[in-house]
Amino acid sequence: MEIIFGRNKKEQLEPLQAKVTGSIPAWLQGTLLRNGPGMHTVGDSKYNHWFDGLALLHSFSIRDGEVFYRSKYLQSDTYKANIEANRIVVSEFGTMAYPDPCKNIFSKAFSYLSHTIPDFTDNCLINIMKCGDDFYATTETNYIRKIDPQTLETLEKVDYRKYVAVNLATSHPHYDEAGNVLNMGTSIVDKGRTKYVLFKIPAAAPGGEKKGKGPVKHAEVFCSIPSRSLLSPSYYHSFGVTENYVVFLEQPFKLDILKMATAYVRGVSWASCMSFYREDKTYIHIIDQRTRKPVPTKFYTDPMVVFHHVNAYEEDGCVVFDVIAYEDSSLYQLFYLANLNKDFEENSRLTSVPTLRRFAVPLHVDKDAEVGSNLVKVSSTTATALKEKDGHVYCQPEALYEGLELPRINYAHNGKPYRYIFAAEVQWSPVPTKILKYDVITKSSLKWCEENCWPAEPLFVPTPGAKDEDDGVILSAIISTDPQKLPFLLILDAKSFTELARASVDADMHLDLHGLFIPDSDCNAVKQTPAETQEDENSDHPIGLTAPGLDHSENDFTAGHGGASL
Ligand SMILES: CC1=C(/C=C/C(C)=C/C=C/C(C)=C/C=O)C(C)(C)CCC1
Ligand SMILES: [Fe+2]
Repeated sequence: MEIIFGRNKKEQLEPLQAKVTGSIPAWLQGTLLRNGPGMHTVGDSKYNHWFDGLALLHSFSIRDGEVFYRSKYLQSDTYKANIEANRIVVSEFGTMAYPDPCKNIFSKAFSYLSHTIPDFTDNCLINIMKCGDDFYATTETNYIRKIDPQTLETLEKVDYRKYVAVNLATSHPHYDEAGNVLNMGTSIVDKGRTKYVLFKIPAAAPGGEKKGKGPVKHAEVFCSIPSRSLLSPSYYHSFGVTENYVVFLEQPFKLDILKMATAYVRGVSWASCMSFYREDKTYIHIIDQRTRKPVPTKFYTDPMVVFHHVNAYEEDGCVVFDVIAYEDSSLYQLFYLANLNKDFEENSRLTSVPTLRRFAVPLHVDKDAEVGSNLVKVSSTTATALKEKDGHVYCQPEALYEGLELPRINYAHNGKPYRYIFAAEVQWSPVPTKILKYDVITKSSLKWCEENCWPAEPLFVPTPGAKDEDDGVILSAIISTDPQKLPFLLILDAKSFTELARASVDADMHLDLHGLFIPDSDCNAVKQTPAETQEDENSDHPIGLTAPGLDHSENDFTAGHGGASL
């Protein structure tokens, strides 16, 4: 499996024409833009974890039935510092690195403030976010990197901390119909007030503003939720939204801030500062978007680990939400390259299968309802919510489907009742083998698979003017373990799940994580103006996290503005 996970991939800088077989629908015009790890060794040094790999952007431009492919490493400060040093000098999720003290921007943090957390990485390898007309490569730290979606060039580095009080932020934001972004992050250093922060980035800068600055600087805090524990906030990778509510799971998979503060001196990675507490509960926070406050009832469920929310909606007085849940955090364990590259079949067995679970959370808890009664009145699910003596509500999910990850939906149905989930099917190993279409109403599924083929996250693109939820195509980049077979972009008819076309490219394609499709009709986005190349002035300041008892004075966290909680 070295070929898939461990080997560094070669960039395809010049657009390469793909060989198309079948026929691409004439309406499908635009760019599929995706992100994922592509470089796992620098010089003689190796990353430990697949999520550490240096971000490799790639794109398929689809126009008039032709497809052009290109790929380019994100020119992050992390990438440049590593390449210059010819070794890994910036820490990532699973690899702690020790820079040469006087060579790069990241070293400053170490030189002066060795007891603090060093500046986090800007190796934005997980997803692509659209903000107004701008596109950003994203990860889970405080940095995002603006990119040119056509040339894949890397533009400015943006530090969320200048605008909202977050040290970590998800790479799975939500968008409303106007394109405004809603994201969530964690503030771990705000004078001991560890909190989760929901923030909005407007699609357009208010009052039409001069070019190049971008909407992120108009980000505003929408609501903050204090963490149950100041020293161990939950880790989360995504969240859910309905038309009026936000769903946030405070799960017992936690970051240990004290461990993080001492990780550098102990020579351990950030990943080792995360633990799953199997005896704890998962708290379900439902935030009312109108009051910007959490619904006061305490809702909880059994311990679980969720990376991906699928969708959420309101029905019969409940917030119904679907997630891909695990019994433990073994998924992150599996992606250590040592496990992936050697005795793959043996090492890659998940101890817990990713399962599609549906929860129903009652919005109004009747004071007179009997203790032990089920408050869920939604006929379409067997999920329950039991009222307890102390007024807390214990939610039990309905298990819908086993063995799926990287879920996508028709985003026009985000936050609303919906029917179809498109996902990668995974069984007892984290490796996707099939593409799945799951119907949450009939509970039936359709699948696509081919020998030796590893599909990426399937993305749904609607037919213009579509009426049915599944009227459109599925795009998935496929790589193969058969050296004779070229990687290809697969285009499926989303209704029947039959192949419409494939575009094969003679390039070194990587297994990616997430991305988006930019229709040519979004022409503003495609013809974006070159951005200012100037970086945020504060981009190399240390995060200022200190362990209690250590000196806070020099390195207190400061957010530019908008950091106030409600
Ligand atoms: C660098 C860094 C982090 C990176 C996390 C990453 C890179 C997670 C990737 C997750 C994926 C790809 C999940 C897929 O389901 C943390 C832990 C937030 C904390 C501090 C520094
Ligand atoms: Fe993800």
